Amino acid sequence: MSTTPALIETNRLSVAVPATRLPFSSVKPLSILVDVSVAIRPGEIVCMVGESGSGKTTFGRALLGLVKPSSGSITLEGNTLPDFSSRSFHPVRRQASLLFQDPVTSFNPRQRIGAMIAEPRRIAGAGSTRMEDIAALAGTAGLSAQLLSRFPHALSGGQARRAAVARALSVVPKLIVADEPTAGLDVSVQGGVLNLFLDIRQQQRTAFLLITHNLSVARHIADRVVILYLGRVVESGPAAEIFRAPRHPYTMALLDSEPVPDPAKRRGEPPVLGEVPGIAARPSGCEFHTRCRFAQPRCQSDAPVLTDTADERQVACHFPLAEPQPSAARSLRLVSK
Ligand SMILES: Nc1ncnc2c1ncn2[C@@H]1O[C@H](COP(=O)(O)OP(=O)(O)OP(=O)(O)O)[C@@H](O)[C@H]1O
Repeated sequence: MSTTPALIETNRLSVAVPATRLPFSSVKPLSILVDVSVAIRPGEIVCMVGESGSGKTTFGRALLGLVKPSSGSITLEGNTLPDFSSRSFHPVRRQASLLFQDPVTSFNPRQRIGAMIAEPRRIAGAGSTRMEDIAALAGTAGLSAQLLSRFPHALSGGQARRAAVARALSVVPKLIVADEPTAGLDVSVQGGVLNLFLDIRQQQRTAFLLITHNLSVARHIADRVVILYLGRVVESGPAAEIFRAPRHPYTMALLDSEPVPDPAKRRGEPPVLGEVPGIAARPSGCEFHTRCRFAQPRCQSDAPVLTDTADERQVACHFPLAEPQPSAARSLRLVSK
């Protein structure tokens, strides 16, 4: 998989916003994303994972030009966008669809579901909008044709997600950016939505960038995982490897924060490492050192560089974890969001 050219990739993409000019506050721009390099190959499912505020949504929006990057570059099918003007993003928007965090708020309450699914296709001239073809499209997303005449308020949460997926598919995208696609759904419905993504990838070779704070989602579906902390990539690599043996202490802390269904299997009472510092108060050196149980004096002063490892991963840590199972390490845990 890794030798396939990327469908889309970012190279050191950064996003900064002006800081609020309150008395005593910094007037330097606030960095939301810093030098984020991510490649998504055709048909690949990449999960971007991090706590609330780590910059996941901003990355997804910057990739589609909905937030203007401040530096770096984006390359689509080998062509680097000349700049970050709205016009330069047209080719990206032709190839990619965005699934919003809360799909219902993006629906027009007065538009029937069938018309809503057909709309992007009609605007882009990307195929037939005849009712039987829209019904077939809805079927691909697991949505019954009977629901096409309904208005959005008459759909359940799971049906609304499927309608949003059908709309995203209506322009036959090569990439779907899905922001927290299972948030607010019952666990049984969540699995259905993720399996739907796997089916779509299988049938149409669609790639996915899945943005989530929920590691179980990544565990279920990801080919590769990118872990963000305060807008920087701290670890990325093949999902199976990352779940088997996290190398960055933050990745391990996230894994240890996953809910354990069987209380008997819970690993003792873990130490709490405190809240994420905000982007306005980035720690010096390694930005994770204030919460890291393995931090050494060097971590307070030297920022680690994201470095390739032998096992196709990248890790930004002066003292990456070797192999799993050191018992002290397994007790590392973060405050849940
Ligand atoms: N336009 C903006 N102006 C100022 N700060 C912003 C802006 N957009 C995002 N931020 C800040 O950037 C950080 C990253 O936000 P973002 O929504 O991308 O994170 P996230 O990881 O998706 O979080 P969540 O899971 O809560 O959605 C947050 O601290 C947020 O407050």
